[in-house]
Amino acid sequence: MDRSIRIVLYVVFPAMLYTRTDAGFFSSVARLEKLVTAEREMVATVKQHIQNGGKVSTDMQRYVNSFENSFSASKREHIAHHPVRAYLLIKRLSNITSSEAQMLTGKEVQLPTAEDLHMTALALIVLQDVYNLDMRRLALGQIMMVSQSSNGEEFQTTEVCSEDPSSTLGPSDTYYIGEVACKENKFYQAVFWFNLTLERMRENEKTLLKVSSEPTDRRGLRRLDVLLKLADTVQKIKWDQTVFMAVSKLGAQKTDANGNADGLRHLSRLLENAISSLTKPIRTEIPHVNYENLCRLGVLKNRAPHPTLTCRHVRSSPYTYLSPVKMEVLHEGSPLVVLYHDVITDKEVQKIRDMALARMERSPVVADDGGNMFSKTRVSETGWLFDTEHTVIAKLSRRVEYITGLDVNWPYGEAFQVLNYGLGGFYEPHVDYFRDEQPALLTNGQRIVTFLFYLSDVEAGGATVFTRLNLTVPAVKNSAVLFHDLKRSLEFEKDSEHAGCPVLMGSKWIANKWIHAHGNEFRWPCGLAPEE
Ligand SMILES: O=C(O)CCC(=O)C(=O)O
Ligand SMILES: [Fe+2]
Repeated sequence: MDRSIRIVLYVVFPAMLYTRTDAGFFSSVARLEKLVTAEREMVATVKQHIQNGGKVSTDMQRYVNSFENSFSASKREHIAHHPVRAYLLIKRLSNITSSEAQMLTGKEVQLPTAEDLHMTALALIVLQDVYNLDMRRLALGQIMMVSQSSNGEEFQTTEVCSEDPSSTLGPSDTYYIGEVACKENKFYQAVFWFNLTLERMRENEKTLLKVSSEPTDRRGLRRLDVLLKLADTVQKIKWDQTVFMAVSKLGAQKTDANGNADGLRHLSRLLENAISSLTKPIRTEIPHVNYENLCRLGVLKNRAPHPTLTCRHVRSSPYTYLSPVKMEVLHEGSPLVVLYHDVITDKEVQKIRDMALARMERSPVVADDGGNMFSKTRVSETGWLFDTEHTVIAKLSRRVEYITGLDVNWPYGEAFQVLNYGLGGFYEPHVDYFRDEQPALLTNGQRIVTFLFYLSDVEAGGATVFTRLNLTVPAVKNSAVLFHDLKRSLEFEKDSEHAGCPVLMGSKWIANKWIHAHGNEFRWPCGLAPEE
């Protein structure tokens, strides 16, 4: 290769990789909120264009109609905060081309991609699964959590969001979601989404063999295809010879529009039996099943006070003496976990969110070699804010310093890591300290303390849970949780394992401040025993 071309490639290629942020509409609700506004403006412009006698493609016409039919004006505000409405928004917009939208509006229009649609469908799968949502209700736009009562027998239902007839999932949606579940190797969940598809098809047939309720549905789904897909997925979980025979027989008649009616009925019955005997697989990639139970508690919000609950005012410095901070001890001892109330103002929150929003990128996780990578175990976007950028940020760092008594100046404290989660966004159980495999990150010593501010309430879900301590901390705006990542001996505080639960409804904002061991040797002295 020519030397100059090689040099250009060396320079341009890493730059292309470096600027890749992997941010999409799916990874931040704040980004989705902007899309809702952009959509409203775009539809208004296109309608004006049509009224003025202008021409649009049939896709665009269909899109504008589906927008009109989809939402009553009052509901539009909350599109980005509701998983089904957000899915429908992304689906609607992914059916039109950005070049036409751009031509009609005269503006650069960034539209959702196939990845956005895939990830929003995945969010629905995860939310249904983690929160045990009633699937039929979910397909009708209602969010209803089913939980087992303490005696383990009765079922209780908790309505999180009432039915919304304008936000229903049709058979083509539930089928697509099932396909996404298969691609993500979530075969157990896929079975139930395909089964729901068959139910939705039967309902549609009953209502009248009708004008489709889904203007954008052009997939022409056949019952036979859905049944075969369902059978294939069931077989992936548990092989069944009779299902195999029935499928082979039907497969031979696949070209016949409706297949053989008797064969279809026979296969349906076999599948019903097979499905009723399936048991939910234990997720091996999640270390503690406890995570999901604790997340559900976060939605119920009827959290009984902790048996050892103590509250006091922090007066650790002249600042906190003059302006005491309300502190609730959530876990005494090892590791210490405390909650501070009203520790940041609405005005500060707004400033921090605005500053972070302008620079947000998809949040990475730390790979085993210490590098950054994107993972489906963390769906959010991040913006880092330094003390030198604004007095609000510097003031907040000082507050953390006064409350903790630790030096949080860079590099002993990291910049604020501000996060906005995507719909259904979460951070699976993890620890914040660097593990033995990540020595590259230890240049400024280990992280010893995490100070996490809640910059928003969350309508449902999104609690922080401590999986080994059985502790659920719901996200409450203006509060903050502090926990120790390391013991004073600098041993790992393994029980600090925690997670950010999936956001069921709403937009979750947090800001993390991590405080390091270097620079704090005298303020965080060793104890007398390793377990201290
Ligand atoms: O979102 C949360 O509640 C937890 C976030 C977290 O653990 C982290 O960012 O390290
Ligand atoms: Fe964390």
